Amino acid sequence: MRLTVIGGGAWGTALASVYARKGFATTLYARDEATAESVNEAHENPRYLPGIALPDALRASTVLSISVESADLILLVVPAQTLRAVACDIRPFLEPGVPLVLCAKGIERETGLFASHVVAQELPEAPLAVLSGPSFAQDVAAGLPTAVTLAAEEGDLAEELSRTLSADTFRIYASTDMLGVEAGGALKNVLALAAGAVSGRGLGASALAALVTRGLSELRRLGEALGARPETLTGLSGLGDLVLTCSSAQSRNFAYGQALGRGEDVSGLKLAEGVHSAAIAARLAREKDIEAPIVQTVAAILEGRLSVDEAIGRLMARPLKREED
Ligand SMILES: NC(=O)c1ccc[n+]([C@@H]2O[C@H](COP(=O)([O-])OP(=O)(O)OC[C@H]3O[C@@H](n4cnc5c(N)ncnc54)[C@H](O)[C@@H]3O)[C@@H](O)[C@H]2O)c1
Ligand SMILES: O=P(O)(O)OC[C@H](O)CO
Repeated sequence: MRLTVIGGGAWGTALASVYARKGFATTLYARDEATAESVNEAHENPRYLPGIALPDALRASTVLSISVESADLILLVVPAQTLRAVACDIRPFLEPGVPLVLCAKGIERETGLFASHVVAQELPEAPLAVLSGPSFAQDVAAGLPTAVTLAAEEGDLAEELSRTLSADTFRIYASTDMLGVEAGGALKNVLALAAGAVSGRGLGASALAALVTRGLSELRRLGEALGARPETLTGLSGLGDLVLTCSSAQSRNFAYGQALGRGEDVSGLKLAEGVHSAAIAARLAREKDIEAPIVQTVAAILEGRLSVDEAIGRLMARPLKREED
């Protein structure tokens, strides 16, 4: 198996190290020379995965054409807002029938589309799958046990890729609910910003538990309205990832929310996909007439329309209602 990972950041490097360890001929395509050189010579990626020793067998390249042409299977591991551009970049080099596994967790701002729809527009012939679930790059790269979901429209492709991409400490469950897997991954990031803000503002563990629980209600309502299956939203890529991301400052979204809650400067923080997905998630909820007060509140805070304290006051003052609504 010749596998190429496009994207030399934290998640791309972690996944590439899993497959180099599994014995696949793995190429990590990184845009910058410094990352590629560091992976090839020092077997580390200090910018994105500090302190993790990468397998000697992992090779990095800055040449997109060869990285794509030589692959039997490609993982696209770049931020959601750059996915369309990357899909266009690889188009001239992609061999027919080579599956693409999409690993970003977000919604394209301009179109409101999830990753699989964005890439299908640019590469309509390519077999597509999405990979998502509770998985910190540092944990996966360190070989800690992790379980995630891989979805493809065709059940056979989902099962085949899940078998191929599972490893000793990286267990993959197959699904055919691509949209459900993508919706969970994108929405949990927005909710993790709110959870981080609750933590950063010092509102206590009870408030955090309430926020995560009501956040799950929103994730389910909005996810189902978008076409996701309920069981997917309470699976690894929905509830599972919500729990992980809302409970640890290891999450960049949670950490970003904490900084907001503490009133700290957020410029210069690491990639927090929820920041880019919040406004579009809020818009999708309005368009679908779905009640999503936490998502709407996060969007308002990020746009500077609401302070964290005002947001808390408003959420607590909403009319009382039945829990199942
Ligand atoms: N880090 C994690 O633990 C984790 C886990 C699961 C999923 N994800 C998801 O994976 C995606 C990527 O996250 P990450 O942690 O690797 O982010 P990151 O910020 O660590 O790295 C992003 C990488 O993408 C590269 N990149 C950006 N635009 C590019 C382009 N046009 N062409 C080629 N490369 C480009 C950057 O150079 C960088 O190396 C996100 O959607 C994230 O939500 C991350
Ligand atoms: O660091 P975050 O917040 O992007 O979360 C990383 C993964 O999505 C967790 O599953």
